Amino acid sequence: MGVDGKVFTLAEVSGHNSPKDCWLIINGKVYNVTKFLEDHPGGDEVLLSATGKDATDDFEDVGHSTSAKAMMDEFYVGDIDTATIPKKKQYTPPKQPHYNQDKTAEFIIKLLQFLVPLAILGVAVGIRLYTKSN
Ligand code: HEM
Repeated sequence: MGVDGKVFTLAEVSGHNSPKDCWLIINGKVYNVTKFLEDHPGGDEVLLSATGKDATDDFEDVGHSTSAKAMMDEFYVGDIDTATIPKKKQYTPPKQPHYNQDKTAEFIIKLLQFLVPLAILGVAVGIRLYTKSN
């Protein structure tokens, strides 16, 4: 909970996304970095592109120094209602299609491909034997 106990929703914070009014969400806290945009060593554009979402990963990925983290206090304006931030997408492995799990039909076709010519041959031989004996 912030000093003033202010808790913002993601929608509220998202509106502050311009060079004249720029808020960031980092580690559950909300920062008004409008005055810092020009001075940010990483530039204003990265900060503006980190608005409207949880920028924690973006911030951490840079590997900000402890002095950078200490600076954040002066921009702190409140906390984020974490329930309003969409959960991280969980990795779900793609479902493996069950290729030919049931091989019965395939097996019957193979069997017929073998048996039908054999049957025809059998009939032919039978007829031949029958006509010969007469
Ligand atoms: C209140 C929030 C922030 C503060 C106070 C802050 C402060 C700083 C400071 C002091 C530096 C200089 C290097 C260091 O000391 O680590 C820096 C560099 C940088 N920051 Fe931030 N930063 C903030 C948020 C962000 C965010 C959200 C991003 C990414 C979207 C970002 C991206 C960068 C980048 C790319 C650099 C340049 C690193 C380099 O060139 O070596 N910063 N920031």
